Amino acid sequence: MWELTKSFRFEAAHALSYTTLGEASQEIHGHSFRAEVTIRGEPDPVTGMVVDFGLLDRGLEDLRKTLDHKFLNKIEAIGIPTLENLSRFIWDRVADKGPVVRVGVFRDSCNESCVYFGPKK
Ligand SMILES: Nc1nc2c(c(=O)[nH]1)N=C([C@H](O)[C@H](O)COP(=O)(O)OP(=O)(O)OP(=O)(O)O)CN2
Ligand SMILES: [Zn+2]
Repeated sequence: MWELTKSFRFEAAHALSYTTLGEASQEIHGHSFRAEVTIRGEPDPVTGMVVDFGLLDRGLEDLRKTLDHKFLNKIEAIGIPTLENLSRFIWDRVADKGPVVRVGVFRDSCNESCVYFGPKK
């Protein structure tokens, strides 16, 4: 079994109402995010690849553009812009790119991250 991981970075703003971290977190402010998408499978005997990184790159670039330099609260499908909801949003948009097993979202400036393993079965 193999796992492939591709990551991308984006800068985005949010405002978070329900945090206990105080006013600065509740007002609009920005972060640098990194997202990691992991796919698990066996390499195709012809191509030697689980999934071509080229295909993944193209899919993730569209998603990066959807998020980069955006106000996340305005993207309705995210819901409240927590790491939990962001990782689910990304999962929903990459699940058709291959057998995705996890999506991580990292906010390194705050030493925070969240990993989503997909919907409950
Ligand atoms: N379960 C969760 N709890 C919290 C989340 C979350 O996504 N899931 N997010 C937050 C805050 O957005 C997060 O902690 C960042 O805090 P913030 O004030 O936005 O930023 P910092 O000042 O800590 O970091 P800098 O990037 O250095 O400005 C809270 N809880
Ligand atoms: Zn924040």
